[in-house]
Order: sequence, then C-alpha cells, then structure tokens
Amino acid sequence: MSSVETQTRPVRLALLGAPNCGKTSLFNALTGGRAKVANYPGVTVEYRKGVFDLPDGRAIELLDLPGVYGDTGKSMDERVAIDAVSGRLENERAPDAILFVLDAAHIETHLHNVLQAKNYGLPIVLVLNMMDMAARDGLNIDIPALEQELGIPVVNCVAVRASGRAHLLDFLTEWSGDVAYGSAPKPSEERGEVREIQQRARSATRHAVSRIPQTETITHRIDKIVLHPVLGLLILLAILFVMFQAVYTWAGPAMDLIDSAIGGLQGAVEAIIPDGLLQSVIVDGAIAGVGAVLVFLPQIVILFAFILLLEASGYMARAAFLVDTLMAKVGLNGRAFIPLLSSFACAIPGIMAARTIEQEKDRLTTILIAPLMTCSARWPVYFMIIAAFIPQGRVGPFSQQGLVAFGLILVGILFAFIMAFIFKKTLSRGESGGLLIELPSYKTPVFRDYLMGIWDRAMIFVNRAGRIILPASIIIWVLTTFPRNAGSIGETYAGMLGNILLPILKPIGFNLEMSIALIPAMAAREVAVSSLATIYAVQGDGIEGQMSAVIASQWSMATGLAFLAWFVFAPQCLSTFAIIRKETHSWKWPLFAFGYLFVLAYAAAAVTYHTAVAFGLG
Ligand SMILES: Nc1nc2c(ncn2[C@@H]2O[C@H](COP(=O)(O)OP(=O)(O)OP(=O)(O)O)[C@@H](O)[C@H]2O)c(=O)[nH]1
Ligand SMILES: [Mg+2]
Repeated sequence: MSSVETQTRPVRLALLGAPNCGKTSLFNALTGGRAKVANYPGVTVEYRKGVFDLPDGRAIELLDLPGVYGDTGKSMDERVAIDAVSGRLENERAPDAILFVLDAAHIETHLHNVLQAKNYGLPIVLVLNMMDMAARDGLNIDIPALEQELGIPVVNCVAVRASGRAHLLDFLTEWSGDVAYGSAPKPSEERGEVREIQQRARSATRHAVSRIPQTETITHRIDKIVLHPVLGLLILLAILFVMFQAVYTWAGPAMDLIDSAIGGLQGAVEAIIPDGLLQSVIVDGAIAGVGAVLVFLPQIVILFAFILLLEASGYMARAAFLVDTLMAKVGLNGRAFIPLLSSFACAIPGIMAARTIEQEKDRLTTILIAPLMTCSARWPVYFMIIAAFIPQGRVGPFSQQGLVAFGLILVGILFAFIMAFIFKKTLSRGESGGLLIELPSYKTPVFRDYLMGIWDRAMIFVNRAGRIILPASIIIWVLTTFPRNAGSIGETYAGMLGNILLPILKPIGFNLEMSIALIPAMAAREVAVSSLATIYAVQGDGIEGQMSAVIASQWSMATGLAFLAWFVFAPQCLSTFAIIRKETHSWKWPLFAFGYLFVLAYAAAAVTYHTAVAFGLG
C-alpha cells in the first residue's frame, strides 16, 4: 500500500470485546448511530460501520462488532467479529487497529481476552469502559500500572457520557495519526496456552486493581431477592402482570384522542370531497384501514416502555436466569432466552439473535418456535377482539381485559415450550448448552437511549401503517368495491377470493369477511385488523365507531374467540418465513414452520369455536 493511500483514506478501527461491555453504546455515541443497546449480552449479532470526526477534523471509520468471549468464535455472531478483525469478512478490508472495550467493573473476568486479542497483530488499545460502574462498586484501577502489565495503551471511558468519552477522543487524535502512518506499535504476540494467559491476566489484575473492602455491591444485594428461587419467580410474574394491567388501564385516554382525530379527519374529508369513489377510497379505504391499527399506538408505547426499562436495567438477564431450569426441562438451550425475548417485539430480530446459540440444532429449535412469541403485530388483533368481547370489568383489583391479554401471551409461551420439547425429541436431538449468561450489573437506564428506544419502536409501528397497511387497505377497498354492480360482499372480487378459503375456514367459525381479511394479512398480521375495518366501512351504512364495536355487533362471541385463538399461532407473516429461509439456508424450514403454525392455528380456533358454541356463545 502506498503511503499516499494510507494517509487519505480514513483509519478504520474495530470495536472488539466481550458481550455487554458497551461497544454499541460507544459506537452510537461517536457516530450518531441508533443501533440497539440493552443491558444483557448478545444484543449485537452483525457488524456495522459508521464514521465520525476527531476533534481535529480527521475522519475515523468505526466497526461495531458482536461480543466475543475469546478468539475461537464458537457461535455465528462471534465468528463475524473474529472474521472482521482478521480481515476475512467478504468485501470488507481489515481494520487498521483494534479498540478493545472492557467492562471495568468486571475487569477480573475479562482481562485475559485483551491479552489474547494482541495476537491479531494489529495496533490495539484497551478502552476501560464503565468506569462509573467500577467506581460505584469500589474498584480502583491503576491505569499506568495496567499499561505496564499489558504492554499496550489503556484509556478510561464512560461511553454513555460526553465527559466520559472526552479522554478517549483526545487519545485517539494522536494514536490514530500513528496508526495512519504505520508508526503505532504493534503489540508483541501473547504466547502460551489459555491457562497461562489467564494467569498473566490475574497477575496483572493483582498489580493494577484494588477493591475498597466493603460490604456488598448494590447488584449483589438486589440479586439476593430477585434471584431467590421462589420469591424471584413471584417477582417476575408480578412484573409481567403489572405490565399488562398498565397497557390496559393507562392507554384509554390517548386511544380516545387518536380515535376522535381519525373520526375528525374522516368527517373533514367527507365535507370537502363529494360522495363517490374518491371519497370512499380515502375515508373507507385509507383512513379506516390505517386508523384501525394506529389507534393501538398508545398500548404499544406502554408495552415497550416496560420492556425497554427491564432490558436497560439489567433485569431481563435475571429473568433468563430464573426460567433457565424450566427451559432446560423442555430441552431448550439457555441462550435461547434472549432470542425469544426479542421475538416479543418482532420475530425477525429474534430469529437473527439465535445466532448466539452455538449448537446448530438448538439454534434451529429456537428459530422454529420464535414465531410463537407474541410479536407487536399481533397486538392490534388482540386489542380489537378483547375490546369487543371481553367486558371492561375487574376481577378484584385487576382489569379483566388485561388478564385475558396476559393469558394469551402465556398460551403462546406454553406452546413454544411444548413445541420445543417435541422438536427436541424429533428433529433436533443432541446435547443442549446450558445458560452461561453473565449477569450484568444493574444500571440506571440512560434516559436518552431509553426514550429513543421507545420512539424507534413507535416509529416502526407507525411506518408499517404507511408502508404495508395503507397499500393493503387500498387494495382491499378496490376488491370490495368492484365490480360496482355487486349486490353483496360475496359478489365482489374480494368476496370471490374469500369464498375460495371459506370452505376451509367455515368449520372453525370464520365468516366471509374474516376469510377475506386473512389473505392480505399474510403481509403482516395487523393487516387483518385494517382489512376488516375497510371491508366493514365499505359495506356499512350505519356501521360507525371503533372496530371493536363493529365486530361486537357482527360476530358471535364464539367466532371472536376463535379468531383470537387463531392469532396466538397465526402463520401469517411473510417476512418471518423469509428470515427463516435466510438464517437456515433452506426452504425446508420456512415451509415446515408455516405448516406447523397453520395446523396449530387451525386446531386452536376449531377447539375454541366449538367449545364456545357448546357453552351457548355461538
Ligand atoms: N453506566 C454505564 N453504562 C454503560 C456504559 N457503557 C454502556 N453502558 C450500558 O451497558 C449496557 C450494554 O451496552 P451495549 O452498548 O449494548 O453493549 P455491547 O458491548 O454492544 O453488547 P453486545 O452487543 O451484547 O455485545 C447498556 O445498558 C448501556 O446503556 C458506561 O460507560 N457506563
Ligand atoms: Mg452491541
């Protein structure tokens, strides 16, 4: 490489380090990125590039990488990180140097990793992150002594605070210049077995780290209660429970507001545009469809406000710990918890997060059951049906509707466990890995990250309304409006399509409108709600108000509950199957997943419908 080339292209630095040490936090803070950050290991599973300017104006290219536990790369995500620093990533040049990030509060556990990382042969600096947490835990780190012991530069850092990054930026200004000109020292190789390296690390810690003798860290004190085998489980249940109660009790006013805004908009359009097709496509197609889903935004926001708080505080890793025994009993890998948890937002990141599972067969089981977690696209369906058929009353202090929502989640989880057990016995026999999760320290959430996380989730929900629901609503409007001379819904194009499916769905209590709605809902589950809204809006003179009121008057209780049961399993979601195809490199598994979810959904709806009819709810 010519020296001119070396000087003109930005220096590329790779963020390497154990999971959950703050690499992505640092990456986001420096590059202005918005990648997901959470207080548990295994959040990042892909590499990501960004650029930032040093105080002197020079650009630096930064690579955020998945966390690694050593240099062997046992799981897919670890291999990405190791390939990146070894220059083996396709279409990516090797980094010029490594920023090795280390959680200072857990320095004893991870120091040997930095010694191992010297062997990549790149200039390397140790970024001692989370110095605030180390100080909280009474840790004192002698940085010059550590530099001496390790033979590389060491810089302290608090990634989540501007003042905490200032020192690192100053250091990088000088050091990256040396890297660019090839004059930054390459570390001498670290020879020896892992055991020897660990011994070296221990001796370095002895010389450079001291701990104020104190009673107990905050984390320890909290964990004594939270990880208690009985009390801990009760606390976990209570937290989940409060979450669903909150979703139901706090969202009301905001939902009413959105609802009346939508009604107002429809009224305004009706006043401006004369009766006719144009008015109908806007009012009954676009606004009715999109509005029917958008009205649930407050509930989604409250749900994620809870989930993200639990993630950022460090509690989620404890939840994994608490249910680990249960998961092991059904043959699930301990590391499956985080992918399954992520699937509550959406199965796609969840299925990708399964890359952290080393055992290929366990990864497959996790991928196959991820769609059973209640993703946020199911919420509009649940909310709509629950509002229509479950009275608002209370059972003791608890909202009845919240209880039903909670129950539906539990049914999803229960079946995920049952299916995992079956898959483990049939498809994917083999040894499972236990839970080797390192429990992170409890942290006060970074306010900005927290709000941004909620905002991002809300925007994903709203964007889907624009990208998927709006076009789907217009298509449904066209199909339910034409041919113009159709006497009933059955004679429209939509009705003709729906009638193809109806013979299959009628035995489980579904009507023609539902069977029409299920077709576009393949694009995304919540499209079932928007499609029903449009279908009833086009049909209905006299059908006014929220969707739940409409279906309460049009469907029997048995039909409503059957629809709810269908959606606990609903196979609808093309993107999920696309990602399963991508992650398993085969068509077999997405087809299999579709098949088994369809059978479960059908069976659940059938059982629910006929039981309800038997109880006189038909
Ligand atoms: N108090 C404090 N918290 C931090 C600091 N750096 C990161 N965090 C928090 O630590 C947690 C983990 O941060 P991430 O940036 O997701 O860690 P990561 O290394 O990218 O983790 P993986 O992607 O799982 O490998 C988050 O809750 C951050 O808010 C810090 O310097 N001080
Ligand atoms: Mg990360």
